Amino acid sequence: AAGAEERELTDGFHLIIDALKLNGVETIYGVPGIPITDFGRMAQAAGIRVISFRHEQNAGNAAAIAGYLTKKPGICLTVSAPGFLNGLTALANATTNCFPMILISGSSEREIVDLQQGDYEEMDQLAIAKPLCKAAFRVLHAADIGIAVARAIRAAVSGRPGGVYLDLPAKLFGQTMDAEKGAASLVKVIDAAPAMIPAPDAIKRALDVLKGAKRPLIIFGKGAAYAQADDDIRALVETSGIPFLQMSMAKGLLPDTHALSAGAARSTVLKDADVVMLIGARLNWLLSHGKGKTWGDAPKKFIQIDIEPKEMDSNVEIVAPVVGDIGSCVSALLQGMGSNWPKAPSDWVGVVSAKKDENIAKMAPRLMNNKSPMDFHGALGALRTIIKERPDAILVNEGANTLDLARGVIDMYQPRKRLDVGTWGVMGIGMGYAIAAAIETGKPVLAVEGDSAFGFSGMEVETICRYNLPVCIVIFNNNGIYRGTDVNPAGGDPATTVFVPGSRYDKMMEAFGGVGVNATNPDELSRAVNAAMDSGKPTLINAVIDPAAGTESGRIGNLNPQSVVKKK
Ligand SMILES: Cc1ncc(Cn2c(C)c(CCOP(=O)(O)OP(=O)(O)O)sc2=O)c(N)n1
Ligand SMILES: [Mg+2]
Repeated sequence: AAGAEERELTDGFHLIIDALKLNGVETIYGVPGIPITDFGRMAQAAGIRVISFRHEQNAGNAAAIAGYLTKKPGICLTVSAPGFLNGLTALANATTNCFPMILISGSSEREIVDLQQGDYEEMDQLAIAKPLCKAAFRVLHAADIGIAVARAIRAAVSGRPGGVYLDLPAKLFGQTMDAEKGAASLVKVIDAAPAMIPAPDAIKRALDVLKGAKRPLIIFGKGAAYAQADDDIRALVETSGIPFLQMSMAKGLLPDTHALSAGAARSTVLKDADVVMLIGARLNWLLSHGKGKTWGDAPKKFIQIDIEPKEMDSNVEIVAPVVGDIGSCVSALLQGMGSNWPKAPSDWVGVVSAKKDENIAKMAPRLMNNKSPMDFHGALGALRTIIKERPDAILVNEGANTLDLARGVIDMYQPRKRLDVGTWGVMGIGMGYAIAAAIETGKPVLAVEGDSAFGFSGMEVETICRYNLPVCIVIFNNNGIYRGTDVNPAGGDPATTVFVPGSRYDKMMEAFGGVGVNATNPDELSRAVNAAMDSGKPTLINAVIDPAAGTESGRIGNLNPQSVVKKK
């Protein structure tokens, strides 16, 4: 009616942006397209950094590792159906690895999907996402956006972190509502990841078991790195004097060179320890499920610290389960230990350190070889020195030999600096992780990639150049998967595991204005990496590796089924 003042309106676009900003979201990783192109533009205009990728899987991996590094959910934004599906691998991988991320996908309208009337990119995305992630929500009304974003954030970071799917049908974005009511509907999440305090009797039980140990061992998993309780974790090791193992992404929680690090004596400590305290490490395939020849015949007692009660007894009996967040559990253990806790028996510590020194000495000469073409150890020896000199660089690593050998050769000195294929051993994390590591930390990134592994996300070298990120990619080019020498006995096509001989990946980086280098020996490799680290320019180094140097599936060839049937 005349004179009625114009009520100010807001809409879905603005409410989603306001809800994300209200909850501290600073970056979105995604790929534009219907129905979220304008949303991405408006988020960028509102001051959120929107990083556009060439494939949603890489954007999702970036969001996942951003969550791991910051403890705030990484945000991945995709179009409906195919874009959503491309993001799902990263969402499932994040959930498997306990990285907090939210996959936000545009979707088609419920009424058309449910009648299967053939909408643009029609798919029941919510139903498909549910089994693959920790939680999944759909929003139909603008007034629900605030609570939906709050639920998604809390689900992603509380308890055991993981992937959350948020489904936004296209019509939601344009829905308008009264601006005041809209603002009132937004929720700023309070204490999204509440501390989970362990029960005092659980702490006492654990310490009683630990006190009786003759050959104790602590194993840190990436959950311990995620906790960001670094000082207490270091204090736990140094107060108890107990040797420790760090799973791949936990490396650097304490320096791999620490006197009590048992990394180079892994098989000895797993076999001979009598009490094993797991901290944010699951007894899954990476630890041979806590049984079998890896663990020797001597009876073992397991203490386990984990935020997920259901994790206990998953593989073997846990005599002292400690349920809670790792920070709270470790500080409670320290309090219980007091100041005169007896150090681990010196004979055991002596055995471990002697075995470690012996293994390190055995490996040393292999790291010095300067032959060309390089073998893995010669190339890794050069990179090992560079990480030692540049401990705050972030190392991204994937491949088979390139992964398994780098894990043992390249020592890490600081927490959360080694980002790799994690629990699933998934190839393709490389460029997404490298981009997010550079964006979230501003630190130089060294991505050490098998040539096959790089291929899964290699198109993102353009993304790296577009944002001018300090990423140095080293491709271990052995011409193939595991090695480059397989031959097809039937003749004709190349073998299934080889690539174009003599390929030059460095030319790809030059195509987009970055620096490309071809390195045929460790000195050239070393010089090129140092130049990249000093310049901060996007760089790709094609490290020529002897095609015969690798072994099938690196260190996990035993997982491959083999045919026993002789061919007729
Ligand atoms: C998504 C995906 N696809 C395929 C694999 C199988 N796979 C593949 C394809 C690897 C690549 C090994 O070749 P590379 O060139 O990256 O490394 P090396 O030649 O140095 O061993 S390692 C591995 O487990 C996987 N783990 N993940
Ligand atoms: Mg290879």
